[in-house]
Parts: sequence; C-alpha cells; structure tokens
Amino acid sequence: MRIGTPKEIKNHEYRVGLTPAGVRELCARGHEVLIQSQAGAGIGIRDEDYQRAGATVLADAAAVYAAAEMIVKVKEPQPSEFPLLRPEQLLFTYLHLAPDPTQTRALVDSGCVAIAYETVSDGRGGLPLLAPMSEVAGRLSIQAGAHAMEKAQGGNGVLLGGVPGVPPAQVLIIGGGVVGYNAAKIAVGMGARVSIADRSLARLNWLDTVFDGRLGTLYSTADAIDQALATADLVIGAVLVAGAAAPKLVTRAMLAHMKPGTVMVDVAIDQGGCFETSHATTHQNPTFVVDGIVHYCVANMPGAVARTSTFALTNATLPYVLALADKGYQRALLDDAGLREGLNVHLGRVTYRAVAETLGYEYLPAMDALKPWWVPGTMV
Ligand SMILES: NC(=O)C1=CN([C@@H]2O[C@H](COP(=O)(O)OP(=O)(O)OC[C@H]3O[C@@H](n4cnc5c(N)ncnc54)[C@H](O)[C@@H]3O)[C@@H](O)[C@H]2O)C=CC1
Ligand SMILES: CC(=O)C(=O)O
Ligand SMILES: [Mg+2]
Repeated sequence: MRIGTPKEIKNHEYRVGLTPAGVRELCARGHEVLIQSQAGAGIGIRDEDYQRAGATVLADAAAVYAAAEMIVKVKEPQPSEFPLLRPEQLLFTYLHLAPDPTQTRALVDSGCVAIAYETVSDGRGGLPLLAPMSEVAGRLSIQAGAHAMEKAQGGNGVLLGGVPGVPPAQVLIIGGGVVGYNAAKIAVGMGARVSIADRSLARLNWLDTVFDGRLGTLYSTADAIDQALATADLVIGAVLVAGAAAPKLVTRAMLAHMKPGTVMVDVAIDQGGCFETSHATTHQNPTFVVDGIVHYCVANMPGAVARTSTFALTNATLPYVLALADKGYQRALLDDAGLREGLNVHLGRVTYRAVAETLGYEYLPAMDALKPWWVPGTMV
C-alpha cells in the first residue's frame, strides 16, 4: 500500500503521524511511504531521517494526498485539507467528530474512509489510541493550570504545592479516567490537595486504592461538583462518554460560587468541553476569562510537548497502521472488533452511532458498511 503522512497544520502542532521507525517497518513489509517535506522538523526529525528509513519525501501536502491510499496523521483534517481527500482514500487520525459538524460534513462528502484514533477500543473498555495522549494531556493539565494560576497570567496567585505554614492549592478533577488519573498523579506529587469526581464507583474504588488516602474521591453529581468548586483553585475537566459530545458538568451559574482567579482546564474540549463556558483555544492564545474565572481550553494539548507525544502516539498506532496496510482496511476491520469501532465515516455514510445521533445523520453500523467484504465464518 502507498501510505502518506503530511505535515500537521493545526496551530502550534508539531507532532507527526509516522516516525522513521514506523517508516522502516512499513517499507520492510513492501509498502511505499510518502512523507511531506519538513513533516518532522518541529521535533528534530529531518527529511534525511525519513529517507534513510525508506520514505520518499514530497514537497507539499497536495502531492502526499494525491498519491497515498492511506493518510496517517495526528489531528483532524483542517479546512484547507478537506478538498485533498478523495473517494475510498483511507484516513487514520484523531477526528473528534461529534462536536464538529463542519468536518463531519466534509468527510462524508469526500467519500473517504475515516477511522478515528479516539474511538478505537481494546475490547476491555480501554481506548488504546487515545490513552497515550490522555496520559500526556493529564500530566500537562496540572503544569498548564499551575502556570495559569500565576498572577501575571490572570490567576489567583496560589502556589500549587504551598510552602511550610501556608496551605497548598485545592485541585478538583472531574472525570477519573486516563486524563484524570494522570492529572491526579502530578498534582499529588506537587503537594496539592486533590479531589477527583467520577460517576463510576468502580473507578473511584480503584483510585482510592491506588492513591491510598492521598486524594479524596467524590461521586459525580451536580451538587457534589457545585460544592467542590467553591473551594477549588484549579479545576480539571476530564470526562468522556466515548465518541459523544462531552456533558456540560460546570454551568455558567456555578462560576458565581467560585473564587475569582480560579483556573479551569477543560481537557475534554476536543469533545466539545465539559464546562458550559468553554470554547476551544490554541497554544498561541490558550486562556480567556469568564466571570473572573480563567479558562484554558487547548484542543491539542499534547502538541505542546510534541516530541514526547509523537513517540507515545506512534508506539500505539503503529500496529494498527501495519494491519491496515498489510490487510487492507476491510480485512483489518473485519478481523479486529476494536479497530472496527474506530470506523466513523465510510464512503459517504456515518458509521459511529454517537456521531450520527449527535449530528443528525442516519447511522450505518460498521458491519453493514463492510458487508460486501464479509465472508461468513471468517470474522471475530
Ligand atoms: N485537549 C486535549 O489535547 C486532549 C483531550 N483529551 C480528552 O480528554 C477527555 C478524557 O479522556 P480520557 O481520560 O482518556 O477518557 P477515559 O474514558 O479514560 O475517562 C473518562 C472518565 O470520565 C468519567 N465520566 C463520564 N461521565 C462523567 C460524569 N458525568 N461525571 C464524572 N465523570 C464522568 C468516566 O467514568 C471515565 O472514568 C476526552 O474527551 C479526550 O478526548 C485527551 C487527550 C488530549
Ligand atoms: C487526543 C487529541 O485530540 C490530541 O492528542 O490532540
Ligand atoms: Mg476539531
């Protein structure tokens, strides 16, 4: 198969969808890899590194999209990339379609086959291609939040860990999954007082055991969140209902009960955000203030630490890229029910239920989309 990786063009996005190690694996299996010139430049991967691994370097994105049967990238295609997609072309990347009607329309109209990293599952309730970036974003959320708490950044001037004789910051984390756990790990490590809210009692149980008394757990209700907001210095929004728009758990009315200068980091912004007052921001202009509360809502947080993030992401995506390239997407999706959950758009139809329901498309189950390739008795 001919696999192409363009340079990312989202604001301050320096990650890249394939590393030279991935290129080498693909070429060793007889595939052809096309990389846009300078695709890895932001993280110190040179065109020569890709060439040495076996890739052909092409001058621009248009050349990569025109030649490749499968596009492997990081972020959702930006509007200038929409016209480059073509019927039956395979797109493997983060998409976050539920809160993004414009992109969904463009993918449907393009006739491409779009597999979203964030909805691929591992069959055990995990999201193996979201998890590595959630680890990064969770850890980074505390770093970004602590910075925003500084007076010069508009925050309330509280030091996360306090000092002897002065209490540390109160951190409230809403959602105790991968982002929430990693945020808690860093916040606890920096000496903050941490509470974590989730609606899964099993998850709260696990967090309580792992942190062994070093954080408090809250069952997530509007009441519990409202009360915890009143004393918080830093709030991390980290909930997810897979593939769906995030529930709005902090309303604008709740901001009135909070201390001025409190910082809210909405990591769930890529699914539309879990604070009513959130809107997506960029690394260039990451924060804004509503009713005295500082909001940080960057939708591609891992892009800030693009080198770590690229290797963490591609370690997880490579086995799937190899399967798609070796078998073709139809066989790869039929063989792996978890990868099949990644199929969001197929030849003009929406094949992920939460996206179809949120945006008003008719839902076509992935298995029905794959019927022409399905031989009974050969699938899992
Ligand atoms: N902004 C960025 O750059 C990035 C954003 N993310 C986003 O962060 C979000 C969280 O991702 P993960 O931690 O990997 O998901 P996850 O599935 O591991 O965890 C989500 C948690 O939210 C909980 N939850 C669901 N509804 C809730 C409610 N009403 N109240 C409290 N908890 C609730 C679930 O029980 C689960 O424990 C996702 O939207 C993901 O796309 C992830 C990486 C980077
Ligand atoms: C998960 C995601 O959207 C990101 O890493 O940018
Ligand atoms: Mg988007």
